[in-house]
Amino acid sequence: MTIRSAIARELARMILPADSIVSVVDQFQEELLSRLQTSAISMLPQCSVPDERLRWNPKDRILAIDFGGTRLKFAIVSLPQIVIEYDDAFELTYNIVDPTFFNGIIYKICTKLAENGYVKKKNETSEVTKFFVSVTFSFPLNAKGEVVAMGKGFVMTNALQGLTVKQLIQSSFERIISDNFEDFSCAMNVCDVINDAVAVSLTSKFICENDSISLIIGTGTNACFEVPYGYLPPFKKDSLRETLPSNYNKETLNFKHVLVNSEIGFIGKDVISLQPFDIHGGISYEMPLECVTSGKWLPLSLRNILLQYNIIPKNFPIEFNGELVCQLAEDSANTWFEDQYYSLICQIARLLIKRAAFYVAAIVQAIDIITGCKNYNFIHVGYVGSFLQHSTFYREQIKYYSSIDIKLQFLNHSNLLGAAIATYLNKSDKHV
Ligand SMILES: Nc1ncnc2c1ncn2[C@@H]1O[C@H](COP(=O)(O)OP(=O)(O)OP(=O)(O)O)[C@@H](O)[C@H]1O
Repeated sequence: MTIRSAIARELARMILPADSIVSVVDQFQEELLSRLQTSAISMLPQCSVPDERLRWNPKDRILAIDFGGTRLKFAIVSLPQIVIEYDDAFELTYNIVDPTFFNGIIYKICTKLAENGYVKKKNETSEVTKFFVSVTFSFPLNAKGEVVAMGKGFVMTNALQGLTVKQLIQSSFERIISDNFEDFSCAMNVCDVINDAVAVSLTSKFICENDSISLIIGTGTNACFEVPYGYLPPFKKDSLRETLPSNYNKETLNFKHVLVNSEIGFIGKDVISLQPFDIHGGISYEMPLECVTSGKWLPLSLRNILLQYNIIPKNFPIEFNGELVCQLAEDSANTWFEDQYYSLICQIARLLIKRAAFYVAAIVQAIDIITGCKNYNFIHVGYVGSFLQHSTFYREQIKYYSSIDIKLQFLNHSNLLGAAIATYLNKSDKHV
């Protein structure tokens, strides 16, 4: 046996899960149910899912805004066809988050809409163009919709205190339109502000039609799905009810499903056995499933392994990211590594992805059981995230490890579409 094949064997033993998938699905299912009942930081209900779509006026236009990082995207979306009529994006250069920050964004959006003829001058039309505005805001908000923290290079100011993102954006529109667009005839009504996990979930539900689970595997790992309202413990029922508008008929909740943002990254503390090379600080113990599945951490585990076996030098200049791992797993051309080790490195990358796929397949099957989805032959999973999207091997392995057919569907533009769908569903829901 060569040294390389000995290393490969040793790593296969350490990396590939010893438990059967059936047993891991069982353990994940128990953990999900227990988190649903007890955790105050995960498995939180996001909103109820309306099931009636009666009141939608086809003339209504939705302006969707995706505020998730330094590139702000916006689009005009027509529903129910889910067509993006117009979209654009710009970089956010100002990083102090105060009302001026929102005014700057809204000014740019209004300018683009006017330049492209989506809002008309008063002397050109007697009709006011009405927009329902819907926002995906990928920063933590509290139950009232106020910003709790920013991160990603943004600095929050005290000027935001006590104001919801909805109020901030609504008042920016009013101010910018009256100060800069007084010749134009338009009205902006800010309706929904949702987070990215909910946006993906609503897109998944709307596009996939069948019961579906939404999965995010990019930088991080997360999932969102529906459970019957009755499954929630009293404290989660109460917090959900507080977020609903006062005119919402709360009695109907008993017959509804609610979206649960599961934060599945936290799952697996007693199930996933992390190896020394998986430890990238305390976060690895807190988020074992994320640590072994996401595009951020998995490449760092590969790097640690290669360092541990002296396959690369300490000062190896190449960044270990999702793209590199996916190329290695697909065995594409070698640019960076010594030829004698290249096939071993590709093998290790595949082992790490196999482990990731095993746990993703297990969590999806566990979620499928607790949601009580009705399709016994397949599980429909709408997903986003570059790491999963760019790895055919990862997607194939997820299917390989599942005893039910997992249909993976990539949901392009889901942050914009999900925001638009939230408003469409709420506006057409009888109760809101
Ligand atoms: N071509 C690629 N192939 C494989 N993985 C990729 C590729 N491009 C990016 N990634 C990985 O995908 C992850 C980024 O995922 P994604 O593009 O979905 O962003 P995100 O999770 O929305 O991130 P952010 O937190 O910045 O919004 C990174 O871990 C990166 O290493």
